[in-house]
Amino acid sequence: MDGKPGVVVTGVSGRMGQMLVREVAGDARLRLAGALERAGHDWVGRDVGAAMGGADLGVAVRDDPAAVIAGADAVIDFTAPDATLGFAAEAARAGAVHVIGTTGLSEAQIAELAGAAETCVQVRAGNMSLGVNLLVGLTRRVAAALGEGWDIEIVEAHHNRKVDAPSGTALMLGDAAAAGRGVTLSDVADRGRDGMTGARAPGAIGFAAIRGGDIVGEHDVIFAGPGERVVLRHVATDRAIFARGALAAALWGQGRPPGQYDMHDVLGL
Ligand SMILES: NC(=O)C1=CN([C@@H]2O[C@H](COP(=O)(O)OP(=O)(O)OC[C@H]3O[C@@H](n4cnc5c(N)ncnc54)[C@H](O)[C@@H]3O)[C@@H](O)[C@H]2O)C=CC1
Ligand SMILES: O=C(O)C1=N[C@H](C(=O)O)C[C@H](O)C1
Repeated sequence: MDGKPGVVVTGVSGRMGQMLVREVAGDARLRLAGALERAGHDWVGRDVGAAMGGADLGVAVRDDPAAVIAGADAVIDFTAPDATLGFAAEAARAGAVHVIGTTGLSEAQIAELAGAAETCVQVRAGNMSLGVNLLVGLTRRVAAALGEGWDIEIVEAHHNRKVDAPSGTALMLGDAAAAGRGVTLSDVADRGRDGMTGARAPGAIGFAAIRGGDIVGEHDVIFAGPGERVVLRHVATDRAIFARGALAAALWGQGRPPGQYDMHDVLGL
C-alpha cells in the first residue's frame, strides 16, 4: 500500500497481543494490516484501538485468519500452540514472515512447523529480548567452561496466568547449557521433583518454575560447584522488550529466503 510491510498481529486481546498492536501502530517502518482473535471473542468486529481502550486504529479485529493473512507481509504471533500451527499454514500460503513467540509447543508441533517454513520465513524464539538472547550465548560458554562437577539448575518465575512450564526461555537456556556440555537436553533434563526423588543425577540439568502475581519473566541459570556458585540472571520488567524483538524479526525477515530462523540470526549474535 505505502511500501511499508503490512503486519498482522494475532491474539490481539492478550497481554502480548495488545503490546504488539501498540508497538506496530507506533512504528513508522511498519503498517498494522490486520488484527486476529479467536472466533467467539467479544473483540471480534470492533476496531482494535478502541477495543484496547484507546483511539481507533482503523483496523477491525477479525477471526478469519486465511483472509486476513492472505495479503500480509508479516504475521506476529504470540498465542497458543494449536493456533500457531494454523497461522503457520496461512503464513506459508501467503509467503509472509511468521514471527512466532508462542511457547509450550510439543516436539511434534515444533516438527510440524518445519513444513510451513518451506515457503516462508519463520522466526521462532521462546524469548525475543536482546538480553535473554545474549544470556543464551553466555550460558553455553559457561557450561562449556565448567565441568560436570558443576550442577546446572534453571529457575524461572512468571505471572499467575502463564499456562506452560518450564518457560520457553528456560528451555532455550537449558538447550544452550546442554549444547555447551555436548549433550542433548532431553537426555539430561530433570523437569519436576516431588517426594523421595533420590539424589541429584550427575549431569542433570534441573528446572524449577515459580508462578505468582504479575511477574513479567525472570530467569536464573545456576552453576553450583564445590564451594562456589555462578548465577547468570535476566529480569524482564516490561513486555515491550519482547515486542520490540518481534518487530525487528518481522523487518529482518523481509526478502530473506524461506526457512527457519531464530533471534540469534535476527540480532546477528
Ligand atoms: N517469545 C517471547 O518473547 C514471549 C513469548 N510469550 C508467549 O506468548 C504466548 C502468549 O502470551 P500472553 O500474551 O501472555 O497470553 P494471553 O493469554 O494474554 O494471550 C493469548 C491470546 O491469544 C489468543 N488466541 C488463542 N487462540 C487463538 C486463535 N486461534 N486465534 C486468535 N487468537 C487466539 C487468546 O484469545 C489471547 O488473547 C505464550 O505462549 C507466552 O509464553 C510471551 C511473552 C514473550
Ligand atoms: O508467558 C510469558 O509471559 C512469557 N513467556 C515466555 C517464556 O515462556 O519464556 C517469555 C517471557 O519469559 C514471558
